[in-house]
Amino acid sequence: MLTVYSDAHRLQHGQSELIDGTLKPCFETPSRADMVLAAVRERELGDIIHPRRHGLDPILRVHDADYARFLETAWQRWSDMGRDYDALPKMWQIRRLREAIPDHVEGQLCYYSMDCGTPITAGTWAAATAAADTALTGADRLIGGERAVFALTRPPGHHAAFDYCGGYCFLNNAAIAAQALRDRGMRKVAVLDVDYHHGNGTQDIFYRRADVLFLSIHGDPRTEYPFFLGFADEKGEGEGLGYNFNFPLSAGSCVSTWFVALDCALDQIARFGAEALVVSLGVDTYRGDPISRFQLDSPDFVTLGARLAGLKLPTLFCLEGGYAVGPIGTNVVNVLAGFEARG
Ligand SMILES: NCCCNCCCCCS
Ligand SMILES: [Zn+2]
Repeated sequence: MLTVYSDAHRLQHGQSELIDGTLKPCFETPSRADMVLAAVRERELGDIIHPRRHGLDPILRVHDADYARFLETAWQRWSDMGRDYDALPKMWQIRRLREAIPDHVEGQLCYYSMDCGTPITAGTWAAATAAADTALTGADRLIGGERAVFALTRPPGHHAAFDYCGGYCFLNNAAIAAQALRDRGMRKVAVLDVDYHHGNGTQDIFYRRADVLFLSIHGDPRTEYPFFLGFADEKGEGEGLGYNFNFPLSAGSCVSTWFVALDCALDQIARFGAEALVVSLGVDTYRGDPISRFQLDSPDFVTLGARLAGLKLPTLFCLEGGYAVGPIGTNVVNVLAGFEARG
């Protein structure tokens, strides 16, 4: 399987995130991508190519232009205030506060952020656009006839919505790629999010559309991040009604429960008649993940890959979460190798 990878991911290296009430070192680190790349090489998964630049247009097919401009300019404006440390919001535009976009960068940071775990740094825009190019290059190769491609995307993307960042995500790589597949002639595309956390961003982007089916298996938002989206009764709106499927599972759910949800999701994708599949591949479903609470063990990721191959669709994998850095390479490549072995 072909891998698309850019060293530019290293430009996103936040120092700290506010988690469980204290500032802690970021869980989303460059070493995550290093470990995955090493495993891709070690397991001889296939060729590794660098992304082609695609510019802003494909990004603006799913993201708000003002939001993109904020991401592009935030660091310069923040450092012009004499601040050399990560940019994190200090409040939110919460219920009954005015939904006006502030002029000042500090206010915009609050307006465009979902949480305070997603630091904007000097290299954030460069890293995030390189990740989008990585996913887009994967989509290009799928259109060119590749059966499956792995986009080693970092920073991740599935929590980034039309006009806000969060969950370590700035640009929604999987959504950008799904839209590119649609723009290149694929009539129906499915996005399956197997990360531990609900793909609120991807759901937000496609919620009112019937041409992109979104499905997510995740920790129940009643207790798990992102708390305010990912419930089973969210089925889409308008033309998109019936094209959004959430499978929230209680924290601590056993592996067999997880695979039952996966089989339900795969059945919906087959019914939908998808011509291509984009997988938001988070492996924070791993039993040893430091911020998540499912029970998958490394061999289960091989099973996951094989199940996905059973759909017999052109498939683009986009890396999302996974914070147990030691085993992340094994777990990610297990999915990809399991997919390939199914043939
Ligand atoms: N106590 C858990 C806090 C979670 N903070 C954000 C998690 C983002 C996951 C991205 S895949
Ligand atoms: Zn996650």
